[in-house]
Amino acid sequence: MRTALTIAGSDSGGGAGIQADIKTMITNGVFATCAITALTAQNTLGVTGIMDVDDEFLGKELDAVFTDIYPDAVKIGMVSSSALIKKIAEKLTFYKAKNIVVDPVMVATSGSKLISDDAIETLKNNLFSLATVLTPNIPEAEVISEMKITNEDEMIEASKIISEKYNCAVLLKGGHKVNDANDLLYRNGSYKWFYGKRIDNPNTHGTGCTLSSAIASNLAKGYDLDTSVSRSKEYISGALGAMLDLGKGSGPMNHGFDISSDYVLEKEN
Ligand SMILES: Nc1ncnc2c1ncn2[C@@H]1O[C@H](COP(=O)(O)OP(=O)(O)OP(=O)(O)O)[C@@H](O)[C@H]1O
Ligand SMILES: Cc1ncc(COP(=O)(O)O)c(N)n1
Repeated sequence: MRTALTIAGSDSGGGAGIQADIKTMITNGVFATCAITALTAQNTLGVTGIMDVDDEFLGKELDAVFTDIYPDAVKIGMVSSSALIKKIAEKLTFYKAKNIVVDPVMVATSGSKLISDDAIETLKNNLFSLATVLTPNIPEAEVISEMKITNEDEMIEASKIISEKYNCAVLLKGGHKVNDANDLLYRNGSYKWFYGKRIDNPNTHGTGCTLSSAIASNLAKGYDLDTSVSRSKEYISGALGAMLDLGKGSGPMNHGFDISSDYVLEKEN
């Protein structure tokens, strides 16, 4: 079985972060390991507390995973401090990690800030150049490219700036603002659109975490980047389309929408 590692924060509400990543990896057919960067006290309404692990401890988590169940792909999500980002960069380089998907998480759907300002600079300087693919949404891409994005042409321009500066592929997600559910993959000077049908579901907590983990899972299984993105778009459409409605705010998706239900049904009957 292929393996994937998520390096991210825990979401007590279960919809985003490590919890979304592990559910996504299981349902995309890979074995999931994790290195937790922070605990968040969080639900569908917001984040009420964040407790970072210290960088030495994160280093131990990464050593434990890499020296035993070596990951075929790595997904990086919420990392709120410079010290943690530097530790991740050091370990990924030391262990020659491959297929690295970096989701530059900055602000939760609920509006809570998940990264400090100085850490954004460290993310850019220390981590982005290790990425196989970066997966910013529009607000994140605006911060990284230092330009405003209001239409498709500007999505292309911003992705080009980011891709050339950090020498990696960029999947710029239109989901939030400009371009419906259509995402742009920019790599080596050329681009390709991945079209998705917008699903009218207000429960989008964890969509970014889920998409990046699905891409990591598919890369771990040996698919190329284009195929991994298109398979992941299908997966997220299925999870959103299952129309789960939990919690009082923007709720989680049903990551298990496609699990063969025989076992579950047997247990229920
Ligand atoms: N309503 C929707 N219908 C279909 N696809 C969607 C919808 N909303 C988002 N997506 C898709 O989900 C994926 C994640 O995009 P999104 O822009 O929501 O990420 P994000 O902002 O990083 O997420 P998060 O808020 O969890 O950090 C993208 O492929 C996007 O096109
Ligand atoms: C631990 C953690 N990681 C990432 C997100 C972003 O996800 P979203 O923007 O959907 O809230 C989050 N809310 N919590």
